[in-house]
Amino acid sequence: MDTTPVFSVEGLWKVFGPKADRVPGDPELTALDPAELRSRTGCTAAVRDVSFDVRKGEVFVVMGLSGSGKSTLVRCLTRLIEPTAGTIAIDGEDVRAMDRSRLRELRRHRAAMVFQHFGLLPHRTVLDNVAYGLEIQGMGKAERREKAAEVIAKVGLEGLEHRRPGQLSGGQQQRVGLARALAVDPEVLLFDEPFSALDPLIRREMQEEVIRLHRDEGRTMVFITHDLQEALKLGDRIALMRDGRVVQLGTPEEIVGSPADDYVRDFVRDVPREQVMTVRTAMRRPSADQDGNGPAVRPDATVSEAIEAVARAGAPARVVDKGRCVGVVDSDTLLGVVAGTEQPAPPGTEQPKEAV
Ligand SMILES: Nc1ncnc2c1ncn2[C@@H]1O[C@H](COP(=O)(O)OP(=O)(O)OP(=O)(O)O)[C@@H](O)[C@H]1O
Repeated sequence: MDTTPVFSVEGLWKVFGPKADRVPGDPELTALDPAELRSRTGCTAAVRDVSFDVRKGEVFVVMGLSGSGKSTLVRCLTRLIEPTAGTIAIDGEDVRAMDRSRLRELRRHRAAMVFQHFGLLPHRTVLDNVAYGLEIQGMGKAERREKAAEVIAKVGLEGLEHRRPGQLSGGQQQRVGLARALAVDPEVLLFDEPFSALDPLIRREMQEEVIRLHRDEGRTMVFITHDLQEALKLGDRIALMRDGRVVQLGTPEEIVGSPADDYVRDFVRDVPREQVMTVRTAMRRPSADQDGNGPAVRPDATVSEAIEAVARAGAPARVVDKGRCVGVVDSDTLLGVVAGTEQPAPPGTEQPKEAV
């Protein structure tokens, strides 16, 4: 995967409240926990000294409980909320130095947001809602309608072009919101808990839609959610937030397999490990006589898939990467992962995630 960052964030703070600016630079105040800071200064530090990169083509998930700072953090990326301190760059360009017109261009063309409450215009048809972003970009009517129709087909709304939002289900309205953001062909799509108001079946359908869009187009996405299952399903990497800080940033497998602290461990306790962990972290080195024996699995196969292969064959599985046997997994190792007694490979021994 290309590792050029789209967004690069360093030492970002957002403090709400009186004289918020003094907080990030004052070691005495930054050492306080959120409740103490509030009682001493009347300020809330919604984002505290956060640094990360969003890589080109990845789905970067910001996850955390309500109030942990997810929305504030993502709104700071395009300065819908003004950061208090720190740096933000998009493709190397300083976002905090942008003037109004540059910012408008950033939000309209480069980083489009899909909101939880759709934000659709009630008196406009689906087609005109989707074309709206193109209209404010100054695109002519015929051209924008053509482009909108194309995107409507892409998100599965064909035939509904002339309805108004009130005549659509929640899931369909969310697809219109998604289509409207996609129509401007942004470099990054920012999703603010887009599916949390949808019922579980529709929600799953929308998650599949995002996965499909990402697979087909490779567009960079930043996705906010408070739902761990959703984060694990969609994220290439997940930033887990608590009280304004990122407590762990890693792949779903790293977060589930090597929690950074007790908070994260508790957070992921009920996750079925065999559905997240891959055989790459569970495998052992093959011995000389093992090449050629047993069923073959890919390094990125889940432990659950490997269990099935091993059970069917009644023999350890070979982990095969580009035609070469790079490891073996047997039932003991696989059970160890399920039980949580098998330690994942230490950092640095992992191989890069394959493109799928
Ligand atoms: N305009 C504001 N003024 C003061 N405090 C604010 C403001 N906006 C957010 N906060 C506080 O900042 C903290 C982080 O809020 P934020 O909305 O970013 O969290 P969140 O993780 O997105 O929560 P949720 O999942 O409930 O949307 C909370 O304590 C919140 O009360």
